[in-house]
Amino acid sequence: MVDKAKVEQAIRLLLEGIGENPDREGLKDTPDRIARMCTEIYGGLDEEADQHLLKQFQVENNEMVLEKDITFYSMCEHHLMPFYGKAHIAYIPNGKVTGLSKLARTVDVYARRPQIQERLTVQIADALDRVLEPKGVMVMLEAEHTCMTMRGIKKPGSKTMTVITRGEFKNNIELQKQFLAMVKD
Ligand SMILES: Nc1nc2c(ncn2[C@@H]2O[C@H](COP(=O)(O)OP(=O)(O)OP(=O)(O)O)[C@@H](O)[C@H]2O)c(=O)[nH]1
Ligand SMILES: [Zn+2]
Repeated sequence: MVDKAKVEQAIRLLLEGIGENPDREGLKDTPDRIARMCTEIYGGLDEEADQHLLKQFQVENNEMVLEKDITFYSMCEHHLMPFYGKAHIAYIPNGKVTGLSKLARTVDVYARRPQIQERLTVQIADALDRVLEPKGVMVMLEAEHTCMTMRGIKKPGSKTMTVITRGEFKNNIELQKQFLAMVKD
Protein backbone atom coordinates (compact mmCIF):
# COMPACT_ATOMS: atom_id res chain seq x y z
CA MET A 1 0.00 0.00 0.00
CA VAL A 2 1.52 3.37 -0.98
CA ASP A 3 1.91 5.72 2.01
CA LYS A 4 0.84 8.93 0.27
CA ALA A 5 1.89 11.23 3.13
CA LYS A 6 5.41 9.75 3.09
CA VAL A 7 5.71 10.12 -0.69
CA GLU A 8 4.54 13.75 -0.51
CA GLN A 9 7.12 14.49 2.18
CA ALA A 10 9.84 12.82 0.12
CA ILE A 11 9.01 14.75 -3.05
CA ARG A 12 9.01 18.01 -1.15
CA LEU A 13 12.47 17.18 0.15
CA LEU A 14 13.64 16.13 -3.30
CA LEU A 15 12.52 19.45 -4.76
CA GLU A 16 14.34 21.30 -2.01
CA GLY A 17 17.36 19.06 -2.59
CA ILE A 18 17.65 20.05 -6.25
CA GLY A 19 17.44 23.71 -5.27
CA GLU A 20 13.79 24.29 -6.21
CA ASN A 21 11.10 26.04 -4.21
CA PRO A 22 8.36 23.44 -3.53
CA ASP A 23 5.93 26.24 -2.64
CA ARG A 24 6.05 28.03 -5.98
CA GLU A 25 2.87 27.97 -8.04
CA GLY A 26 3.93 25.32 -10.58
CA LEU A 27 5.28 22.91 -7.97
CA LYS A 28 2.93 23.29 -5.02
CA ASP A 29 0.65 20.42 -6.09
CA THR A 30 3.48 18.22 -7.40
CA PRO A 31 3.98 16.15 -4.20
CA ASP A 32 0.27 15.29 -4.19
CA ARG A 33 0.31 14.51 -7.93
CA ILE A 34 3.29 12.19 -7.58
CA ALA A 35 1.77 10.44 -4.56
CA ARG A 36 -1.37 9.73 -6.60
CA MET A 37 0.76 8.63 -9.54
CA CYS A 38 2.66 6.21 -7.30
CA THR A 39 -0.53 4.36 -6.37
CA GLU A 40 -0.97 3.80 -10.11
CA ILE A 41 2.55 2.95 -11.30
CA TYR A 42 3.47 0.92 -8.20
CA GLY A 43 -0.01 -0.57 -7.71
CA GLY A 44 1.29 -4.00 -8.70
CA LEU A 45 3.04 -4.27 -5.32
CA ASP A 46 -0.31 -5.08 -3.70
CA GLU A 47 -1.32 -7.70 -6.25
CA GLU A 48 -0.45 -11.14 -7.59
CA ALA A 49 -1.44 -12.29 -11.06
CA ASP A 50 -3.02 -15.52 -9.77
CA GLN A 51 -6.44 -13.96 -9.23
CA HIS A 52 -6.54 -12.98 -12.94
CA LEU A 53 -5.11 -16.22 -14.33
CA LEU A 54 -7.68 -18.26 -12.42
CA LYS A 55 -10.26 -17.24 -15.04
CA GLN A 56 -9.90 -20.47 -17.00
CA PHE A 57 -11.63 -22.44 -19.73
CA GLN A 58 -11.30 -26.16 -20.44
CA VAL A 59 -9.91 -27.08 -23.88
CA GLU A 60 -9.29 -30.31 -25.76
CA ASN A 61 -6.85 -28.79 -28.22
CA ASN A 62 -3.50 -28.23 -26.52
CA GLU A 63 -1.84 -26.15 -29.24
CA MET A 64 0.38 -23.15 -28.50
CA VAL A 65 -1.30 -19.87 -27.52
CA LEU A 66 0.73 -16.72 -28.19
CA GLU A 67 -0.18 -13.20 -27.15
CA LYS A 68 2.31 -10.75 -28.63
CA ASP A 69 3.06 -7.03 -28.62
CA ILE A 70 1.66 -6.45 -25.12
CA THR A 71 2.84 -2.92 -24.38
CA PHE A 72 4.15 -2.41 -20.86
CA TYR A 73 5.64 0.38 -18.77
CA SER A 74 7.74 -0.31 -15.70
CA MET A 75 10.20 1.56 -13.46
CA CYS A 76 13.84 0.54 -13.24
CA GLU A 77 14.62 -0.02 -9.57
CA HIS A 78 18.12 1.42 -9.84
CA HIS A 79 17.20 4.89 -11.05
CA LEU A 80 13.39 4.96 -10.73
CA MET A 81 13.22 5.84 -14.41
CA PRO A 82 10.83 4.22 -16.87
CA PHE A 83 11.63 1.25 -19.04
CA TYR A 84 9.00 0.28 -21.55
CA GLY A 85 8.42 -1.96 -24.50
CA LYS A 86 6.64 -5.12 -25.53
CA ALA A 87 6.01 -8.48 -23.95
CA HIS A 88 5.36 -11.66 -25.94
CA ILE A 89 3.91 -14.60 -24.03
CA ALA A 90 3.30 -18.15 -25.23
CA TYR A 91 2.19 -21.30 -23.48
CA ILE A 92 1.19 -24.80 -24.42
CA PRO A 93 -1.99 -25.61 -22.48
CA ASN A 94 -2.52 -28.76 -20.51
CA GLY A 95 -6.30 -28.99 -20.73
CA LYS A 96 -7.01 -25.41 -19.69
CA VAL A 97 -6.48 -21.91 -21.05
CA THR A 98 -6.92 -18.53 -19.42
CA GLY A 99 -8.77 -15.49 -20.75
CA LEU A 100 -6.60 -13.64 -23.27
CA SER A 101 -6.78 -10.33 -21.41
CA LYS A 102 -5.44 -12.08 -18.32
CA LEU A 103 -2.04 -12.48 -19.98
CA ALA A 104 -1.82 -8.70 -20.39
CA ARG A 105 -3.09 -8.24 -16.80
CA THR A 106 -0.30 -10.54 -15.61
CA VAL A 107 2.28 -8.35 -17.35
CA ASP A 108 0.79 -5.23 -15.72
CA VAL A 109 0.78 -6.69 -12.19
CA TYR A 110 4.52 -7.32 -12.29
CA ALA A 111 5.44 -4.26 -14.41
CA ARG A 112 3.80 -1.89 -11.92
CA ARG A 113 6.59 -2.31 -9.37
CA PRO A 114 10.19 -1.14 -9.07
CA GLN A 115 11.77 -3.73 -11.34
CA ILE A 116 14.64 -5.06 -13.34
CA GLN A 117 13.69 -6.53 -16.69
CA GLU A 118 15.09 -9.97 -15.91
CA ARG A 119 12.94 -10.35 -12.77
CA LEU A 120 9.85 -9.05 -14.57
CA THR A 121 10.34 -11.75 -17.21
CA VAL A 122 10.74 -14.50 -14.61
CA GLN A 123 7.72 -13.37 -12.57
CA ILE A 124 5.46 -13.50 -15.64
CA ALA A 125 6.70 -17.00 -16.54
CA ASP A 126 6.38 -18.19 -12.92
CA ALA A 127 2.78 -16.98 -12.64
CA LEU A 128 1.74 -18.80 -15.81
CA ASP A 129 3.55 -21.96 -14.72
CA ARG A 130 2.02 -21.85 -11.24
CA VAL A 131 -1.58 -21.14 -12.12
CA LEU A 132 -2.11 -22.71 -15.57
CA GLU A 133 0.22 -25.70 -15.07
CA PRO A 134 0.88 -25.69 -18.82
CA LYS A 135 3.12 -28.06 -20.79
CA GLY A 136 5.45 -25.17 -21.58
CA VAL A 137 5.90 -21.41 -21.29
CA MET A 138 8.01 -18.91 -23.23
CA VAL A 139 8.19 -15.21 -22.37
CA MET A 140 10.17 -12.59 -24.28
CA LEU A 141 10.44 -8.91 -23.34
CA GLU A 142 11.99 -6.15 -25.44
CA ALA A 143 12.36 -2.76 -23.82
CA GLU A 144 14.04 0.60 -23.91
CA HIS A 145 15.49 1.74 -20.59
CA THR A 146 15.40 5.50 -20.23
CA CYS A 147 18.20 5.25 -17.65
CA MET A 148 20.36 4.15 -20.61
CA THR A 149 18.93 6.45 -23.25
CA MET A 150 18.33 9.86 -21.65
CA ARG A 151 21.07 9.74 -18.99
CA GLY A 152 24.30 7.92 -18.18
CA ILE A 153 25.67 6.04 -21.17
CA LYS A 154 23.02 7.70 -23.42
CA LYS A 155 22.43 5.12 -26.14
CA PRO A 156 19.07 6.00 -27.68
CA GLY A 157 17.53 3.15 -29.65
CA SER A 158 19.31 0.45 -27.68
CA LYS A 159 17.00 -2.36 -26.64
CA THR A 160 17.20 -4.97 -23.91
CA MET A 161 15.84 -8.41 -24.78
CA THR A 162 15.10 -11.06 -22.14
CA VAL A 163 13.78 -14.59 -22.67
CA ILE A 164 12.58 -17.32 -20.34
CA THR A 165 11.64 -20.83 -21.45
CA ARG A 166 9.96 -23.46 -19.31
CA GLY A 167 8.79 -27.04 -19.85
CA GLU A 168 8.50 -28.15 -23.50
CA PHE A 169 9.99 -24.86 -24.72
CA LYS A 170 13.17 -25.46 -22.76
CA ASN A 171 15.03 -27.81 -25.10
CA ASN A 172 12.81 -27.77 -28.16
CA ILE A 173 14.52 -25.54 -30.74
CA GLU A 174 11.65 -26.03 -33.23
CA LEU A 175 9.11 -24.68 -30.72
CA GLN A 176 11.37 -21.74 -29.94
CA LYS A 177 11.74 -21.02 -33.67
CA GLN A 178 7.96 -21.16 -34.09
CA PHE A 179 7.59 -18.64 -31.25
CA LEU A 180 10.17 -16.29 -32.78
CA ALA A 181 8.62 -16.56 -36.27
CA MET A 182 5.16 -15.75 -34.91
CA VAL A 183 6.51 -12.78 -32.90
CA LYS A 184 8.33 -11.44 -35.98
CA ASP A 185 5.33 -11.61 -38.38
N1 LIG B 1 20.45 -6.17 -15.38
C1 LIG B 1 19.75 -5.03 -15.40
N2 LIG B 1 20.38 -3.87 -15.20
C2 LIG B 1 19.66 -2.74 -15.25
C3 LIG B 1 18.29 -2.71 -15.50
N3 LIG B 1 17.88 -1.41 -15.50
C4 LIG B 1 18.98 -0.68 -15.26
N4 LIG B 1 20.07 -1.46 -15.12
C5 LIG B 1 21.49 -1.16 -14.89
O1 LIG B 1 21.77 -0.99 -13.52
C6 LIG B 1 23.11 -0.53 -13.45
C7 LIG B 1 23.32 0.32 -12.21
O2 LIG B 1 24.67 0.61 -12.21
P1 LIG B 1 25.40 1.58 -11.16
O3 LIG B 1 26.86 1.64 -11.52
O4 LIG B 1 25.03 1.16 -9.77
O5 LIG B 1 24.66 2.97 -11.41
P2 LIG B 1 25.11 4.22 -12.31
O6 LIG B 1 26.36 4.82 -11.78
O7 LIG B 1 23.92 5.12 -12.44
O8 LIG B 1 25.44 3.50 -13.70
P3 LIG B 1 25.30 4.00 -15.20
O9 LIG B 1 23.90 3.70 -15.64
O10 LIG B 1 26.31 3.14 -15.96
O11 LIG B 1 25.62 5.46 -15.25
C8 LIG B 1 23.36 0.19 -14.77
O12 LIG B 1 24.33 -0.57 -15.49
C9 LIG B 1 22.00 0.11 -15.49
O13 LIG B 1 22.13 0.03 -16.91
C10 LIG B 1 17.64 -3.96 -15.71
O14 LIG B 1 16.43 -4.06 -15.92
N5 LIG B 1 18.41 -5.09 -15.65
ZN1 LIG C 1 17.96 2.37 -14.43
